[in-house]
Amino acid sequence: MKSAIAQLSALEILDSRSNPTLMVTLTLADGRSVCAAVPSGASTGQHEAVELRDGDPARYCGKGVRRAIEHVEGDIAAGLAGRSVEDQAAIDRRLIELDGTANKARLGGNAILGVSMAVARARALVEGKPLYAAFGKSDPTLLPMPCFNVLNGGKHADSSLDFQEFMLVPVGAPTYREALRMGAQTYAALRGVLHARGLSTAVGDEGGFAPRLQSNEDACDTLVSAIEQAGFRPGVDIAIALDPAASSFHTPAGYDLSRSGTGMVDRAQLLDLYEDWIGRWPIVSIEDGFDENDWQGFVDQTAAQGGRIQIVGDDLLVTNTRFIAKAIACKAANAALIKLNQIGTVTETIEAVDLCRRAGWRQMVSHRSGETTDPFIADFVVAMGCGQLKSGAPCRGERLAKYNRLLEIEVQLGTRARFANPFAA
Ligand SMILES: C=C(OP(=O)(O)O)C(=O)O
Ligand SMILES: [Mg+2]
Repeated sequence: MKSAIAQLSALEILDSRSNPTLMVTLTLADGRSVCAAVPSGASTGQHEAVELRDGDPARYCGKGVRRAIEHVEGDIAAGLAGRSVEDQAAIDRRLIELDGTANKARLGGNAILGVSMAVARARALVEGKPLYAAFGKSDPTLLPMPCFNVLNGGKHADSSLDFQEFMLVPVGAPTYREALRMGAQTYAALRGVLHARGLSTAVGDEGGFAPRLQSNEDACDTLVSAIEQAGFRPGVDIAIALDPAASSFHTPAGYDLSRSGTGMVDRAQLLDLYEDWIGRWPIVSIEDGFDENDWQGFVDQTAAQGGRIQIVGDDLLVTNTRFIAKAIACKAANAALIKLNQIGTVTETIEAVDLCRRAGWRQMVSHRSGETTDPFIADFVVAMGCGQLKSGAPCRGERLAKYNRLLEIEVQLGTRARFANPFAA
């Protein structure tokens, strides 16, 4: 059987933060092979699949993945030998069974995901299709709206910003290619705006600038200046999306915005702050506006603002159908961030997307702050028709690998390629 798994191996490579991660190689019975590399987050949700790390301080940053590699080459290879890559769901079920824990702690979410992604790629190879066309979904022709994180704060940069991500969303673009061009032009204009103010144009983990701005508010004003300088209309051509990643500044005493000079605020004050911001800037989406355990904050925000903007759960939902179902029931968001390594298999990620869709929720596929040059999520977002992707700034190879892969897909799709503003009324 040509589609049978003959061998699984893994290599310890470095991610974009110079931390070790794994690249899995799957060899089929006919000798052909595929690879898949696993990303890694910094502002991780408490309930994410466990990323298995060795904890040996002598290796790199003290966080090697040798044990995860041993699991790929040992238990997982033995458990999957001879199985056909054509049934992704059956393989992913087997991986979950082999692990035997609720959060993939034994074999490691990183080991399991690397294999699961490699299986998807191997299936595409066997079927002779591009990856985006090999997930069995009908009409994989929708290119995503790219959300460019051009100002980095929080755990991703040594800037003055409490909020982690300030994103440009080219809502007025007619095609994906144009959206990428608009993002790149505004990113260049932003560099000029910062430079003219004597601020640093060094970049953070996701390729966005990490300047010492006066406040979080200054960041939004600066984005608007850059949009205008690039010749675009704020809110019409390019809107703004935020990921405060509030778990990272939540303390037992409240939400600590002191890095930017705002000071401590409580849940109600933070909600008021978002309300004020929505009135002042063309904001279309706020992700993780509250701490991952502050469900009330999310419920309050969805009730107050969910009719006007997208409320995205990331740390809150961790791409897990259990948390997404709870959030749908209690109206704690109206969209989910989709990260494959939060849940750990391709099949469970697809289930998370499908659940969102059935509830009328939007889905934004996401990279991690620690990335590799594997463009898997670019194919995945098209395959699933999610319509939104965030992959950092249009800068740094590991971010561009995804944006550039989408250009290739757009060309391959030709006249069948579709592109739409997910935030249109
Ligand atoms: C991409 C993100 O960051 P990380 O990968 O560090 O979780 C995020 O919080 O949305
Ligand atoms: Mg987030």
